[in-house]
Amino acid sequence: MTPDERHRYFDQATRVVVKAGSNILTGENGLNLTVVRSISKEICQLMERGLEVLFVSSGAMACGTKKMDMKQRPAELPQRQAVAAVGQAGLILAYEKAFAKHGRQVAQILLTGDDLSSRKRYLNARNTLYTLLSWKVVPVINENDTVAVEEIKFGDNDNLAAMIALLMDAHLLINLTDIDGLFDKDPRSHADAKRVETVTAVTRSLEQAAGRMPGALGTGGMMSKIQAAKKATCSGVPVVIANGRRKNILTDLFAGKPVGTFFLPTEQKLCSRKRWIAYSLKTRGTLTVDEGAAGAIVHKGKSLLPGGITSVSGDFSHGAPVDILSASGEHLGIGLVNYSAAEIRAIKGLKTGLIEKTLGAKPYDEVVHRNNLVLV
Ligand SMILES: Nc1ncnc2c1ncn2[C@@H]1O[C@H](COP(=O)(O)OP(=O)(O)O)[C@@H](O)[C@H]1O
Ligand SMILES: N[C@@H](CCC(=O)OP(=O)(O)O)C(=O)O
Repeated sequence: MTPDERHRYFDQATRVVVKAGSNILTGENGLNLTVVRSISKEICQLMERGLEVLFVSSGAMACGTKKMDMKQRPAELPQRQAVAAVGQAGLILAYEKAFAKHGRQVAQILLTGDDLSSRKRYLNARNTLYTLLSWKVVPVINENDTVAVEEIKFGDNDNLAAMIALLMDAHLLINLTDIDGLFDKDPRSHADAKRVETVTAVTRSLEQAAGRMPGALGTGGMMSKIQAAKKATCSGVPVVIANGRRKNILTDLFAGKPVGTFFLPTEQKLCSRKRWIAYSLKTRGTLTVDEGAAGAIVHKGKSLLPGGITSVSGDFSHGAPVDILSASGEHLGIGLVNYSAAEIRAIKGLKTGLIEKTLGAKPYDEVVHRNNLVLV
């Protein structure tokens, strides 16, 4: 990609998601107000140029931990949630003040994964965000840590930011962290690690290069940023990972400076139904398939038939989202099943012609139809 091509993505973007991570937002005595103010100022400058900005900010837990005089995040869930509640108040207050200096209002949006997996709440969130953008109010978005338990969590704000980019049809996702971009190895353990300038496709080896271990205050490390970049780019949204501590970082990015790591969008985009299957739903179980079935679904664009399934885990009913794994445990994709877990246990390994004999009826040939299957 030439510098001009990269610059064009920034030039053409009119709606962007900016995400700021805990590491850059936290200072010795709680929130790092210098960073809060500089990012707020830069977002306002983008808005002056006519851009719509959705801002995903971490930092509630890190801010609450300091406020409660704790040395580190508490280990137990209720305490972690309570700490986030304390910190979120401080966080939004700091943004209110910082944005007010530039004549802008902010709105607090707290979401869980559940909110986007229910169609009704998904639309409500979208309508509210659209209204805020039309009012030129800055939505400051965070996971609703107070109620989010494992089953309904986005997991981390990198993934939340990607979901917001898809929900709002953003043109660009800018992920601001405490490092200059993605490095080809974890720079904490490899002194020779080099910054990657451009990523054309998020491959498995790239995923492996990214460390899972976050910085002192982050969640998910580079791994969750890459997963989030994959979600966004597969849906046509380019992503930049850049250093949010760098002065004028947003201005420099939009001016075309070659900072950070740029992830190009894929040419083939997932349609919105497949995005919803892949990213908004929590899977309820797994189907492990043999080599023949793996090849058929990955390389030949086929549906998953009972004959190729070797094992089933979980207890789910028909219509549920499940993970599909290869014999070696590799994650191949996510699909909506036509049969319940109990039914699939009864028909796994069988030829399609034996479904009716085994179950007494054969509503479908496929366990997962191609249209309801997303490869990852
Ligand atoms: N390959 C890599 N390239 C860049 N950073 C990496 C890599 N692997 C691990 N990291 C670490 O990931 C950290 C950023 O992740 P995280 O702490 O979750 O940040 P944030 O709070 O911004 O979400 C960096 O500080 C860096 O030490
Ligand atoms: N919702 C949490 C942030 C979780 C998170 O993903 O943090 P980070 O990896 O720093 O973006 C908080 O506000 O503390």
